[in-house]
Amino acid sequence: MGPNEDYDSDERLPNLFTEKHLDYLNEKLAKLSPKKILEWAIVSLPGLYQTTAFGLTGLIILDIISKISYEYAEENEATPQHLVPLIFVDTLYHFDETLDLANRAASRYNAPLHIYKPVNCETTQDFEQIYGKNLWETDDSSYDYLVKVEPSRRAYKELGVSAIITGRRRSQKGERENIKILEMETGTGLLKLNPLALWDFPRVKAYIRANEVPYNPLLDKGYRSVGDWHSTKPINNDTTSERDGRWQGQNKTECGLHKDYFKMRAAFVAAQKRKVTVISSNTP
Ligand SMILES: Nc1ncnc2c1ncn2[C@@H]1O[C@H](COP(=O)(O)OS(=O)(=O)O)[C@@H](OP(=O)(O)O)[C@H]1O
Repeated sequence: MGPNEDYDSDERLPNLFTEKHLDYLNEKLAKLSPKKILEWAIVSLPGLYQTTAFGLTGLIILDIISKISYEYAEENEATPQHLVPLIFVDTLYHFDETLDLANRAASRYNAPLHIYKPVNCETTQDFEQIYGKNLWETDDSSYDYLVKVEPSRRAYKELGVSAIITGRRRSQKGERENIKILEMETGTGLLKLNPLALWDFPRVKAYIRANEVPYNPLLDKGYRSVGDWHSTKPINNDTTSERDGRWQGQNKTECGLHKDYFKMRAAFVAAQKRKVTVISSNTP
């Protein structure tokens, strides 16, 4: 049985592009500015959303889309309307600064913001009542699935998402070193657009300054990449790689959002089965 069959049929999307089409498009897209890439995506990709944790890259994309939206409104003598809605997965373990930034940025750019949380949980307490404390230490793969992967897939399904914009860049290294501007997820057909894939950190910083884009105040306190508070540390060293402050001391560089969905889901299901087996074998 192939991975496709493991995916609910109503969650599967038709493949819009073949590998050859993707290669052709990527060759073209690599020659365009992020603004041109986004303009192309807005008119060409149905069901387009921006997924963001309000990192610097995502904020630049938000700023550019806002500019495109204003230009479009002006050309059409219409009321400006932000053209790409946002999806933010609230893991319930974000820093207060990140949650505050999410609301500030969405309201400054007048962008529709869809917030998704772990299923049946409003607060950290709700989550810990069901899954216990420090799940990221006892079973980090199930933690990633529950706080990031499942909520984002629920968002895609409920909102009718068929293409997402992400803030990943090659210069963030690790598994991102070879990402393409346009990718198609195997099995689900979900399109992932990485419009700033080719930008380096100095270029990102320069854009943020020049355009007065709001950003996470933690970045002025030595943090370079901000995720959940329990797995994010400041690095205070300009020469260190951008994402070194994430999951320090662990053999891990991604939260699961950009990993193989089927593997993540299969690992989660297997972990649940193991727990049930342990509980039932301990039952007298
Ligand atoms: N919580 C949440 N909600 C929605 N989207 C998210 C989330 N976390 C990561 N992302 C998407 O992944 C991009 C890279 O994020 P990170 O570098 O922080 O890495 S990681 O995904 O957390 O491993 C990130 O880029 P930015 O938009 O720059 O934040 C998003 O496109």
